[in-house]
Amino acid sequence: MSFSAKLRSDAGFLFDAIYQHPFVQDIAHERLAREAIIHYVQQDVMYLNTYARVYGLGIAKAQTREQMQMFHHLISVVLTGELVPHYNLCRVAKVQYEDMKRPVPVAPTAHHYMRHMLTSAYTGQLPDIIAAVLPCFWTYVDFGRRLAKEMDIASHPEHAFYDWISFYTSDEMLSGLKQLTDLLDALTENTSAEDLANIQSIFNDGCRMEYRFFDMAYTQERWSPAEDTLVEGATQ
Ligand SMILES: Cc1ncc(C[n+]2csc(CCO)c2C)c(N)n1
Repeated sequence: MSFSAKLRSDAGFLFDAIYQHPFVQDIAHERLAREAIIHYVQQDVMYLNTYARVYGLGIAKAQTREQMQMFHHLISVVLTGELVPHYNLCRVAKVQYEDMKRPVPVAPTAHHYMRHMLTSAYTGQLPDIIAAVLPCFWTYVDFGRRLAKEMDIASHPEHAFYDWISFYTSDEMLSGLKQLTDLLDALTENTSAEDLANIQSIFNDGCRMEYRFFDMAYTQERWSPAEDTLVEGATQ
């Protein structure tokens, strides 16, 4: 079994839990609360900024020009392509995307996840960076495919979250995911068991935080006590 296949297999229970999460199930059944959508998009705008920066660190630590080109392309998908699912969510919640970009405090889970990716990327090497960005890619492609199948989304363009689900099941997503797992497998061919365990724990922590990110939005998680005295920052 390849290293990436082992990562996916060992984290199977987390992928299943994400699919079962009420946020994802409410997307499936077109009943996701407006407050959950707004909280998700506001936090996700900041999360995606960090995600793009982590790809940037991939360029900084790349060993070849092909690897640089891969990260360069993936950055443009995050900064432009990912607007499609965000616009879909805003349409359903009847809010303007521009309003979602106004500064709000970073919620605890988003903060944790963003710091996890940045720390892994700044302190690690290319395999650590890939392990930090993979859960985001892989969990969405995974539940996207499950949703598309269960809701027979191809025959239901009128589904409220059709664009969101279709985006994460597109060929572009699948090929991006494959590029990352192929590179991870190639880079870890001669890696020690100790280093592999470390890379796996970066991946697992990211999968856990993907679950928690949905929880965060579903419960509109906030710092306690109330954060009104803290500086609001959206430049993350
Ligand atoms: C918390 C969080 N996790 C995953 C995604 C989805 N996503 C963001 S970037 C990317 C790679 C391809 O652009 C994918 C799949 C999200 N929006 N927010």
